[in-house]
Amino acid sequence: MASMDELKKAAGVRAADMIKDGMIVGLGTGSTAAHMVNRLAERIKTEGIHVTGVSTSWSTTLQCRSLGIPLKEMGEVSHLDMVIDGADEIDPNRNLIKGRGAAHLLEKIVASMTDNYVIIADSGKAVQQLGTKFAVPLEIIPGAIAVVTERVKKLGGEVKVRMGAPGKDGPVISDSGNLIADAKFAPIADPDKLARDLEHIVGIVGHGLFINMATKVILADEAKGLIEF
Ligand SMILES: O=C(CO)[C@H](O)[C@H](O)COP(=O)(O)O
Repeated sequence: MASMDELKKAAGVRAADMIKDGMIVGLGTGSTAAHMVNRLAERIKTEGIHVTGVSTSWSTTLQCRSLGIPLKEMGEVSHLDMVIDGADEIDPNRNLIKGRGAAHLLEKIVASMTDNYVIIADSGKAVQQLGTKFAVPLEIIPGAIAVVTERVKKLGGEVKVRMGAPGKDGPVISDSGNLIADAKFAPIADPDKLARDLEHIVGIVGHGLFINMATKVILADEAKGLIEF
């Protein structure tokens, strides 16, 4: 029986093998994206392809540096040939919840730069309705936490500041210096509307609903192998 990590690796390898010589590629964050980055490094070494990455987090940047993958700064580019990333929930329309790793704001900025946004995951991430298992991660300007908590409550969500990153006391702080919180809703009937409502709350600088962004999903399933849609 394949482990969860082996399934994540299968999806990551498949996506890395779609990258073509000469591309500039956005590189996501998380354990599945890390497999994709490892495979990309292997291809750069063994096939001699020239690929430049744009990282979505410090953790991916450090991985790329250790593997010798050339990087451009996010702020230097406005178009990417491809972006590959993981997700926490994926619905049948390829709408997503992202942000378990607190990187969703930078991931969304990078994802917005491409029309080739590939999501990789094990099949356990597939849901009929977003919000079934996961809360919606928020990135919040610290001084706005009280007002944001109150406004999100009016939308039906319960906000909890994310605590307890290993090796750090206190709240989780994003790579951009903001608070990370999770808003738990009942399964979300209209994710597009909720995304727009969250965007209207001053103080939320990013949320983990990715609506109409992914163009391909690659799921690795124990029984069915790789599923693409
Ligand atoms: O959104 C993310 C980080 O902010 C990750 O892509 C998402 O949490 C998936 O992670 P993993 O591949 O480790 O399950």
